[in-house]
Amino acid sequence: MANYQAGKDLKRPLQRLLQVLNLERKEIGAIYFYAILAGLLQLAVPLGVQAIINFVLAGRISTSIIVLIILVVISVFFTGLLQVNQMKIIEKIQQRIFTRYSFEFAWRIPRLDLKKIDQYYLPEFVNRFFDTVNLEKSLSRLLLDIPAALIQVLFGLILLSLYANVFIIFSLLVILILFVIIRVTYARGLSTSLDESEYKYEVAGWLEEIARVLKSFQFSRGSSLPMDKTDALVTKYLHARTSHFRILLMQYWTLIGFKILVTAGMLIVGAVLLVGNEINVGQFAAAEIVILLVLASVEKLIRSLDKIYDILTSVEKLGKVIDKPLESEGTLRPDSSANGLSVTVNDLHFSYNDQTSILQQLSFNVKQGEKICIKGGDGSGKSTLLKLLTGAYADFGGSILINDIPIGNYNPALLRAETGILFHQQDIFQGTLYENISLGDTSVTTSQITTLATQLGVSDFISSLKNGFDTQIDAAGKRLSSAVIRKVLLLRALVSHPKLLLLEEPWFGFDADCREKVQQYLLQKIPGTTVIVISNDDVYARRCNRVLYMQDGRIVKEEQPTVNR
Ligand SMILES: Nc1ncnc2c1ncn2[C@@H]1O[C@H](COP(=O)(O)OP(=O)(O)OP(=O)(O)O)[C@@H](O)[C@H]1O
Repeated sequence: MANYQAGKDLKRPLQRLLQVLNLERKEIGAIYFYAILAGLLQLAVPLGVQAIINFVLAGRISTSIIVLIILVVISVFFTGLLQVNQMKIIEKIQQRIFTRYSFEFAWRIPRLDLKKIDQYYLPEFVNRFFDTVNLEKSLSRLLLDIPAALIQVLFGLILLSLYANVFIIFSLLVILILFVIIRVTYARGLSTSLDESEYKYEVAGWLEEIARVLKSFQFSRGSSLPMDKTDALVTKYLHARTSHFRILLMQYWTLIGFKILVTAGMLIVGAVLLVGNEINVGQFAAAEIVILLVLASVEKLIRSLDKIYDILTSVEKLGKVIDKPLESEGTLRPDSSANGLSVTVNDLHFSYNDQTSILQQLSFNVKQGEKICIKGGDGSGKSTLLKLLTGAYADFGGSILINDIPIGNYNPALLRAETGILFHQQDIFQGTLYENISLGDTSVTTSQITTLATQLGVSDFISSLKNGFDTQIDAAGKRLSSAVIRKVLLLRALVSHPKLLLLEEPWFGFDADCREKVQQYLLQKIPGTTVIVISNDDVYARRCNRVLYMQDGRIVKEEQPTVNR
């Protein structure tokens, strides 16, 4: 479990926040400009009151008072108008934050370096996106309250200092106390806020996990595990939250003490100055109003600390996803003139976690248009090898060449556009059947898909769907049979006629007729395409150009069956 006590961890959220604010610097500048104007206008109230009192005391009740009252009221109106303008800017900033993070996530997730994110369950990890909403809300409070409060404190203190020198000491005291409160509580407040958020995501992640494996728990007849684990996680969350709340309480108590001290101090000072005739009654009343304004602003600043913790926590959580490294990208495009792509693997080594070696000393060569079958027992490394051929993992030893060029030199998007990939772990997503097959490639037509589906013997399921290609498929294909899901995945892999096919038992779960058609398609209908299939199906293996046998991450045997397709 993360513990954010370390100093360097606490600096990072601040840097992230500054980056976010930097993107909005123009708007924030405008907010401060409005806040300064509003701050000045707000001083019109105490100054107006002072003037009115002086007029009254001098027995000069005249039209000047009416003019003054009108001026004060107008200033209140303009202050409101400025605040509305601030709100408009903040709304724009909020919309931009949501949009920016949405696109940032959507752009980054498909490009993540698979090896670096191997230990995360991504759907849970992406929950951190919800922190955009926290960020928006807290930032708006912060941008509205903090500039207004800071400017009010500043102008208020300047005005007070003009009344009497003793108020200068008061001003410095206010600034010092504010600084001390923030300095003393910041680190602890932020670290407890980060801990609280971490446990919140753990609880959410666990609830999602219960929902994901709903059937397992439902069929286990009264397993107490969902409740027990929830209890443990919620307890941790509550502890973290209580620690954070303690910091907030401490800040509020300090504030209350501070307010009592200042109120008493100022009344006494004001009264002494009044009695000593150093200020008049009007000035005394105005000074007290300013003091109240300053106190209200100081209170706002202290209360905003909570929001600052929320913001810093949000940017840190969002940053956790955004920081994840992306795949390294080359620039080359695979040769589009050739029908198939050749694959050369030399002395390939690979491990997922730098401890256990999964693939070792692998060397083989696949010519353009060759049909290869990879056989081997459970855990022998077949899928890992295929994943490496897709370019999904970059840090391997040895070399992988596609058309005699190192795989890392290709642009992954362009390479994968020429590669048809089908793994057992792939999934279908919420969208139409057409979207699930074409993956957004609009050059893929429905008649192309239908022709291919007929060739593969899998067209029945398309015609059985009431809305055909427009049928909405649920997330993870919830209401579809596993065979239909695999048919969709197979069509997706083959429909753009890629030059290299990397397939994990593509007929898995199909009936004998379909299986035969798929095998015939791969072996006979696309002669130029290079096809590498993981399968322990002997019938298929015998019909391939070559069979590679894997064991413990090595190729232990290579066979060239007598071709009988
Ligand atoms: N993401 C991963 N992180 C760590 N180890 C992994 C990961 N994926 C696979 N392995 C390990 O790598 C080894 C090879 O797995 P791989 O899936 O490549 O074998 P396989 O021959 O395809 O097996 P199967 O036919 O059972 O899928 C196994 O020991 C497996 O536990």
